Amino acid sequence: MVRIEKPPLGRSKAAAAPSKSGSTLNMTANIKVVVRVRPLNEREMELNNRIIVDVVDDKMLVFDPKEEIRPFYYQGVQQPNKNFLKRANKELKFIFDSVCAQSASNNDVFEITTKDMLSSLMEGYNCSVFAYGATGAGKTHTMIGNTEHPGITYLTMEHLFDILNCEKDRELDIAVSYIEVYNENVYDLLKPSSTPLQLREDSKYGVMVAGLTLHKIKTARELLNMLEDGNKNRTQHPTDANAESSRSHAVFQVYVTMRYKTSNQFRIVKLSMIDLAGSERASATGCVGERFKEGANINRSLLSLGNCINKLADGSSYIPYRDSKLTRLLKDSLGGNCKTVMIANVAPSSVSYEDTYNTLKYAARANKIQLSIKKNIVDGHMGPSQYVKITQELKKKIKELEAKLTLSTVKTVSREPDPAKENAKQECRKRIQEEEAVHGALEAQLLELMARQRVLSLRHALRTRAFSHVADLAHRSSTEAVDSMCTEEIPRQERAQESYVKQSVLLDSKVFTAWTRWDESRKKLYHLCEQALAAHPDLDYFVQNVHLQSKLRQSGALERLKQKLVSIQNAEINAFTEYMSDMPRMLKKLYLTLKGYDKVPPALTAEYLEVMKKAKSAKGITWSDKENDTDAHFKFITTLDTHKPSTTLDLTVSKNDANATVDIITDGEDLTDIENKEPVKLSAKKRKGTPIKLVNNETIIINDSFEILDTTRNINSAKKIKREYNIASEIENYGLIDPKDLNSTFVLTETSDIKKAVKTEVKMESQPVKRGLVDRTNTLQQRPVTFGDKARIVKPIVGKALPFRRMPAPTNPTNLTARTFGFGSSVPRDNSQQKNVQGRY
Ligand SMILES: Nc1ncnc2c1ncn2[C@@H]1O[C@H](COP(=O)(O)OP(=O)(O)OP(=O)(O)O)[C@@H](O)[C@H]1O
Repeated sequence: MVRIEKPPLGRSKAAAAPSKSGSTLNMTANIKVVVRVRPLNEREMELNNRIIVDVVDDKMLVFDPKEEIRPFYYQGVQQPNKNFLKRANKELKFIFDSVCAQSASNNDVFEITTKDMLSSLMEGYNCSVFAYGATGAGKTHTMIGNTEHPGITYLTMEHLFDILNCEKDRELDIAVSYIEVYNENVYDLLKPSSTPLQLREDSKYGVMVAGLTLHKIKTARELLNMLEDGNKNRTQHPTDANAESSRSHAVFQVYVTMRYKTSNQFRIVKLSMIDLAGSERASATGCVGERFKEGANINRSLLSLGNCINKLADGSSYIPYRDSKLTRLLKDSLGGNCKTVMIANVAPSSVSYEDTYNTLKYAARANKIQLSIKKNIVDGHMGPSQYVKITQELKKKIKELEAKLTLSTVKTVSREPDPAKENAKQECRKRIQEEEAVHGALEAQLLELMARQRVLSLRHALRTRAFSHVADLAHRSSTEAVDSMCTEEIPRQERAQESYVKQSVLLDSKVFTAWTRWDESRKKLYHLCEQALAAHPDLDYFVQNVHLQSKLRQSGALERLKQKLVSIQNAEINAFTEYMSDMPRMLKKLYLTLKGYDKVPPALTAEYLEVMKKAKSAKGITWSDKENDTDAHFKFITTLDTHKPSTTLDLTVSKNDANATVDIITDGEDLTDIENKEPVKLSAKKRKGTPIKLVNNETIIINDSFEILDTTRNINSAKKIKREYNIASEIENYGLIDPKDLNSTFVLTETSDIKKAVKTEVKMESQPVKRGLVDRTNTLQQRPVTFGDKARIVKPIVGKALPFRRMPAPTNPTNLTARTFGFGSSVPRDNSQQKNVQGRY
């Protein structure tokens, strides 16, 4: 028996732990994961529970397989099987390095786990095998077994002794230790003591157990007795799941010292065989009190083992070995210099459903671990004769290497490059580089021009959109606004449009010229590269690099362009958001002013409420310009396609349209009433709200409280009006008018016959014609602004909250138009329509 207190000296020192020095070989290997399914025990058989593990073959198993459902007959008819209470089967397929079915013996498990491992051990690798699983899953049976069925610890050692007996070149020493980790304390099972042993970490020898005794053994039988003795000292307590439940982790370690007879080198390898405590759930074992505390400690250490496994599987650089005694002990049995086999023991009965599932998941995770392992070779002290022998061998080796070197020098000389060819290659390189420089400059110029083209196009699109918006607002608001629109904004917009066209044409021609020159130089460069590759295939990297430079330039330019476009659009969005936030407030004031005069037609109320509802719900609004997603033009401006130069000019403004104008159709129907009616006298009753003094000294109260508005009444009145007019179906026949728009604004579209009639009617009235305003229809957004369409301004009256004198009722049916329709509708401008509608009214 050898007792190790400190790192021992000389051979025995090395025997305490494998050395990290002198490593000659590194290799990576997975943790080998073997799943063993134990047979049903008597209790499980009595319960006749479902089998939840189906071993498909020696590598695959299915957890919670689909059950065969027996047909159920009622009065001779097979009934549909609908067991709603039954949980669906997981039917999870797991593939491991090996799967041992219920029928597998300990010997079978040994054959596929540690037997092969021993040859690695004898080659100088640390090895370890550990059994993991819930309590009663068969870990101890697998690792220790019994006299009838010895476990793999015994079988491995037996085989190891067989190997040792066949050894001729090496002297081998075997020493073993057997320890348990119970409640986060380490105890020597072969030298029982109530005082726990301390773990020490040594930079040279790794983790060591201070005060641990090592026992030299010569035969496997000695070992069996030792294991038996040790197991008697192991902490065991009966639990619900296992009458002899091991409540500690048992670590059996074998140190093999191999001394080479010829070289005096020696290796120390360690084989660890670990029977872990059960990974049970407390509820499954029915543990309380002290047992519960044990269980908690077991689970804690297994949890930290799981964490280490997970981190190793993830390739993490920090592995939390220090979290528990168990992981500290197993440090070099998991991620360190070690070959590892994990045996995951599972029970097949549905009673252990959760535990089996958890063990399989744990095992699957462990399968991913990559270990970097190395042989442990330590140089020992050599005698003079050995030195002489080695020196001779080394001299021989040096001579061989010198000979090889001479040979390779000769070959190198003979392979010396042909200077003429080298010069030609250099020349090729030079010409390509020169052409590349020219091409690069042309490309940069082209990309710059294209980017300017895109920016110009975007700015113009935004300007046009803003203008159409302003125009729309102007003719909704006041005569003055429309006048100012016609005298200032439209000419300005026309000038901007002209300037845009000029700039675009200029840029387009510049782009085209630049592109032609760029394309020529591209072809030239391409040709040069092809020639160079044909003559010097080894220039392929150089040529690839040339092509990459161009790609890099293009993506850089595109990136800069996108940033520019985004910044322009952001500025636009900010301005628009600010403007939009003022609108509902203003609209509310306007509406309430009208309401104060009792001049709000129900249709307007309904529309107002609808708008305010939208404004209210638009708190978290994101101002997305959906059109841009689908707008081909927008897609075009956000790309730089050097293969095909294109124009940014909006070709929808065709030559034919040059003199066309756009209709401007203003509101006026219900509001004409407002204009003509006498103001309604305000009731004496004091109303809540903000008083506003009118020009004629009248005071109206603006009820600022949105909620106080009687929405039901207003909406109902709006509905009533719709019903009364009941023109929807009539108008629908034209395929142009959306009935829901009838009480709101305009429904004309470009292709409308009605519109043509409107134009006719416009001319009849010989109203002033302005150029440049947009068609104010509900489809305003979808229609591009075109200039030059014939426009008609009908005097706008919205925005005048002052009471006007009532005008005599018009006699001409044409002039009745304004009264006939709800607020904002321009439909009745068609004479024929008017008659129809008026008849109903
Ligand atoms: N493959 C098997 N063949 C026959 N019996 C088995 C097998 N595996 C386990 N058993 C029996 O099942 C019972 C529980 O097994 P074992 O003690 O090995 O479980 P364990 O996982 O070590 O439990 P614990 O963690 O509580 O110690 C024992 O009686 C054992 O003999």
